Amino acid sequence: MNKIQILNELKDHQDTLQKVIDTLSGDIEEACEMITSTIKSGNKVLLAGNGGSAADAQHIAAELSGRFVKDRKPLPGIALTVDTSALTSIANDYGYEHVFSRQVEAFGKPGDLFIGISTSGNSPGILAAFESAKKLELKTLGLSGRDGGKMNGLCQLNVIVPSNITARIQEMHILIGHILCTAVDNLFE
Ligand SMILES: O=C(CO)[C@@H](O)[C@H](O)[C@H](O)[C@H](O)COP(=O)(O)O
Ligand SMILES: [Zn+2]
Repeated sequence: MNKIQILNELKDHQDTLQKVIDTLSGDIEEACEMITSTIKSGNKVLLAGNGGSAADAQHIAAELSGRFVKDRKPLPGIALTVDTSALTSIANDYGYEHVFSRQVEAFGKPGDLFIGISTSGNSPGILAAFESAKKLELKTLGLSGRDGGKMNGLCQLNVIVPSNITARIQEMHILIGHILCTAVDNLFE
């Protein structure tokens, strides 16, 4: 990796961020409203994703139950990616596609928010989880990329990062995740 290649990566990130600034602020505002209304009504936030997006789901959940910036009360954010016994038994007995949907059905209550993170918008486990969340009257927020994939038809709001590069999309997802956490922090003194 030479310096030119490194600068190209950094520039690509910068260009993607500029596109997000130009096109996504309205959607991000709407996403902030979805998470703050969930917390205000005493409901919880469930999150899921695969690979790097699983890490994003856990990262955002931890900002809620632990803390983000403010020293405020712990908040109910749960990543559905962390219980290896649940993940392996559901995958083993029902198929990997069900690992998140079955947990949504186990834990989700009407008024909760399910956040599904998928750069392609097409990961079957995330699509199935959106279907379950919708059936159980959870609010549904997608973080995706490319053309938004099949998530377009399955969630109330699909925030589509305008890029076809998985890494760039993930970098914008965690930035958007941190904006959601700022919105939540702003609810408190
Ligand atoms: O982190 C990365 C790539 O940056 C990978 O682990 C990536 O998340 C995995 O390939 C995922 O399975 C991709 O799934 P998705 O984003 O299309 O839902
Ligand atoms: Zn990655």
